[in-house]
Amino acid sequence: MTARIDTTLIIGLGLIGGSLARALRSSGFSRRVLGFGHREASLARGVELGVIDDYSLDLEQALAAADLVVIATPTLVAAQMLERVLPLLKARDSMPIVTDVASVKGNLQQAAVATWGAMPPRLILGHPIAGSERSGVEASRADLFVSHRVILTPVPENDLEALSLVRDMWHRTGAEVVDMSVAAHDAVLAATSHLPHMLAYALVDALAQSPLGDDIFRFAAGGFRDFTRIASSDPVMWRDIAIANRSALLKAIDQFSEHLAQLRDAVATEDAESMLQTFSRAKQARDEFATMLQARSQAADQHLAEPK
Ligand SMILES: NC(=O)C1=CN([C@@H]2O[C@H](COP(=O)(O)OP(=O)(O)OC[C@H]3O[C@@H](n4cnc5c(N)ncnc54)[C@H](O)[C@@H]3O)[C@@H](O)[C@H]2O)C=CC1
Ligand SMILES: O=C(O)C(=O)Cc1ccc(O)cc1
Repeated sequence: MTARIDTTLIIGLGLIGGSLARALRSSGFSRRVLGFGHREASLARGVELGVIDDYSLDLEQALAAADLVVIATPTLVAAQMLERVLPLLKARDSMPIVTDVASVKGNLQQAAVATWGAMPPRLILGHPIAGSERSGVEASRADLFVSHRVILTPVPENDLEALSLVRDMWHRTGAEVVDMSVAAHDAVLAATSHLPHMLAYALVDALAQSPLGDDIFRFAAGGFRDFTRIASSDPVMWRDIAIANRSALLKAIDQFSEHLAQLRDAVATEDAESMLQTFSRAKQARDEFATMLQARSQAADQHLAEPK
């Protein structure tokens, strides 16, 4: 298959950048994939593992070779990266397409507009809703995005050719692409991803610090394991997300706290009817979600079984 693009540069070769690099190489979307980062050891490991073709520790040199740039660093670093990268690209005759994978979009849009004066036409912000509690290039996988959603947040200023290329890139990883506004993205992700991570971290931290700490972990059942898996996620990544999505996350925490307070009241007053209503509503919603997950997993198996 002929490559859709010649050289892709991945800035930040960790779980997501490494997984995208693998998928772009194995699907033949990009003829060459380069890495740029601040830790030479993980870039060299990326070459050794066959994740990237080569790497550079010089940002200007790396950008000069790139037709497509993907920023895959932690969220706050991604904003700083845009502030460094955009002025270097503005000086070029033909600007490469730039995209990202960060979990929050509002701070990146703000950084881009502040640096460029408006949204740069060839900057397409994006976010794959796929990953895990693991991090680093060693954890990267070519099939990480198969049958998962990727949200793009295009704006009217965006160049349609750039948007179409970023859409194609994600399709070639096996993902399903949906468009959303930046504000809707940050509100939805605050509720469905950022809030659950805050709850998991808070619960594990509270229990670990309680006098019963050791016993609690010794006798914890599967439910505790399922609920708290994401508390093993990278603390730096989640600190960045909490800061970058502060206002939407605060709203989600406040709404949830109100709900929890109502449940507390029901427990305190032995309001059996109210508890039953809450638990039944939640069970129905979770069962429907499980059916959706099952359909997605079947679609992923089918995609992986298809000849490439
Ligand atoms: N882990 C997950 O499940 C998901 C993460 N994301 C987002 O993707 C981005 C990357 O996350 P992961 O791949 O999980 O993290 P990671 O920790 O595995 O990778 C981050 C990479 O960025 C590099 N990096 C950090 N600071 C840098 C700097 N100043 N200059 C250059 N490189 C730097 C690190 O060396 C590392 O290679 C984050 O913005 C995260 O919010 C999005 C979807 C899922
Ligand atoms: O580990 C999990 O279940 C996740 O929730 C992964 C994840 C982390 C951050 C994102 O922005 C998107 C997905």
